[in-house]
Amino acid sequence: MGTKRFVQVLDATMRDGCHPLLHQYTAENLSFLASSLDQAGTPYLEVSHGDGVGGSSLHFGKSLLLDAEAIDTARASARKARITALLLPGVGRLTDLETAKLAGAQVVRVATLAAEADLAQRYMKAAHALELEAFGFLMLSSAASPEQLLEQGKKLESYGANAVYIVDSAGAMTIDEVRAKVSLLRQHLSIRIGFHGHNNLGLAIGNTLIAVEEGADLVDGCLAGFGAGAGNAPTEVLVAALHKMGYETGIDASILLQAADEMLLKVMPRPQYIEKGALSLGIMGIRGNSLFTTLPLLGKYGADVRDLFSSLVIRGLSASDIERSAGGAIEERTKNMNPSPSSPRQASGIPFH
Ligand SMILES: C[C@H](O)CC(=O)C(=O)O
Repeated sequence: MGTKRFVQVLDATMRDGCHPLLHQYTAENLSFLASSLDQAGTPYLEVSHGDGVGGSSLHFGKSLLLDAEAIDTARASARKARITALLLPGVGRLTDLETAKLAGAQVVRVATLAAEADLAQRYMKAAHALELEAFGFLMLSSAASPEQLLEQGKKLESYGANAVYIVDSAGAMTIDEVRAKVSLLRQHLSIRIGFHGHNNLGLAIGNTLIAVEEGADLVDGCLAGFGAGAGNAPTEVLVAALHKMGYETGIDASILLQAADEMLLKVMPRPQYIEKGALSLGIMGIRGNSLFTTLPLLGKYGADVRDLFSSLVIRGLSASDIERSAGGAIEERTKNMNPSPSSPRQASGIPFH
């Protein structure tokens, strides 16, 4: 048998895992998570508010710690892992990027909706000036065709991104879709390809393995699968499955398993599973951030999340309209920063449904 192919895993427990915990990690939680993940050999650890640096607000949920405190705590507990921050242009600002760097971040993932890579350009430039490794992160990639994603990936490559991630924010992508999207990007781009999968349809691990088969070499997970919507691919299971399939990660899965068990005891109030709200988001292709913030308010009025979504879809509203009405005002916030008169999404004609 030839040399094993190497795949790098980014663990996002301290960022995406913030969503079900309503962004309430303590410094003690973060020290425990960062030291366990680092000891296991995880190369990248993402730390920030669930909606990225600068996300702590009434709108997205106030976090207990400042992003800088969280990043500094994780950095102090990790010997080798590279600390990564997520930034959504308009939610996070350039000053948030500088603060993250000062606190110890070495990598930034600039997250835009899949058709709006243009918004990443100035943040990529700033990241390079700060000597940060910079990855593009195309959220709601389920709503774009392979060709549209390639167009956006080429833009990110031209901005100097070191990698482009296909991000299944809604956990809505099927196995064939992942295969087609990753393979097209792999054929035409020189930069690294990443994959971030949510588990709303129970496909996070399977889709990640297909992405790797098609050439992705940067893949995401969260301990015990915590994350927005139905959660992410569980890092400990992903690593074990990658090893069983003959890939090398440099990670000790047994340390991750121990950490996931302890996390359930010490940090998270309950295990995450695919309940009806999360499944509805996956079926309809709607991002899961609002599942823990705005949507629970519906219950107060006796409304069922599936009824709400289907009635909005029947009325012809797109996923981004629904997200906006459910609490994702990112586009509103970024509008003033975009020099072009029409939004890149309108220009690209990508339907978000
Ligand atoms: C802000 C979101 O939580 C980013 C993400 O992880 C996704 O879109 O998926």
